Amino acid sequence: MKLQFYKYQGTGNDFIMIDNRDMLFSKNDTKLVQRLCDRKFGIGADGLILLENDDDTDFKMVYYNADGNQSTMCGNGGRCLVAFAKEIGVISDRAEFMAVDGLHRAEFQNDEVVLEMQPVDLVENFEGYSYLDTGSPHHVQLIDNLESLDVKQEGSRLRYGKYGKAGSNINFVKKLKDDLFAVRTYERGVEDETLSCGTGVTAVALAMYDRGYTKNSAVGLETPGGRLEVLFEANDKGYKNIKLKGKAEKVFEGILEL
Ligand SMILES: N[C@@H](CCC[C@H](N)C(=O)O)C(=O)O
Repeated sequence: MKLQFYKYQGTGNDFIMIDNRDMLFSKNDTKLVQRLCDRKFGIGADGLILLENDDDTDFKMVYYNADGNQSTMCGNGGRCLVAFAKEIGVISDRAEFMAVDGLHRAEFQNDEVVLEMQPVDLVENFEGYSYLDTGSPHHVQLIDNLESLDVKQEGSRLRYGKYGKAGSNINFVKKLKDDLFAVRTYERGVEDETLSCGTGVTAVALAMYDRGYTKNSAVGLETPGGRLEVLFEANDKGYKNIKLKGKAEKVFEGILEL
């Protein structure tokens, strides 16, 4: 069987995109997704995303982590999928799509994709860290030695020690300016540091605001893969109109013989 694939990246978080509107992809084949995402034996990616038909919106997003399992929302993946949908002619300048956490809207602004995230009602603040769900679960922790930190080692310790099997993504943060934070993320399902995480930086922006480390509702996030911006409205019920903004680019496309 021949499989047409596309490779995208959003601030270095990279994804294999497959147009599955014909529903021919073996969706329960964990080993196949693992192999495609493998950086030595496959195409190589942090995750794989299927674009499928949806009755009520422009398309449906089905997300897999590099470990081959379907998972919760991926913010950078969502932005890349919108760029992919435009590339293959499913949308033009804006999109409305269904993901595992519900409806998302997106639009292009110059060379960036702005993705609306689900509202967040609860930020749990503990001594030294916060925990919240921005479509995916996130631990957010300020740290002094961000540059030298072994994110894989410390992230996997917290991911398994504190949050058990289902786990959480782990974000380490350093304040750079009032409206700018540096972030490094350990992603569950990749089980390593990735160059950026969209739901992760969203969680960081909200947690930093919630804890009083910024008064801005437009926050810049510097990741190892580049700059993202998170915009939101805060009210007594939590956070709404949350937007994740950044570049999403096609890297290459090809055909695999399976
Ligand atoms: N890279 C993502 C997050 C993907 C999901 C995550 N690994 C999980 O399983 O929770 C993003 O950009 O949000």
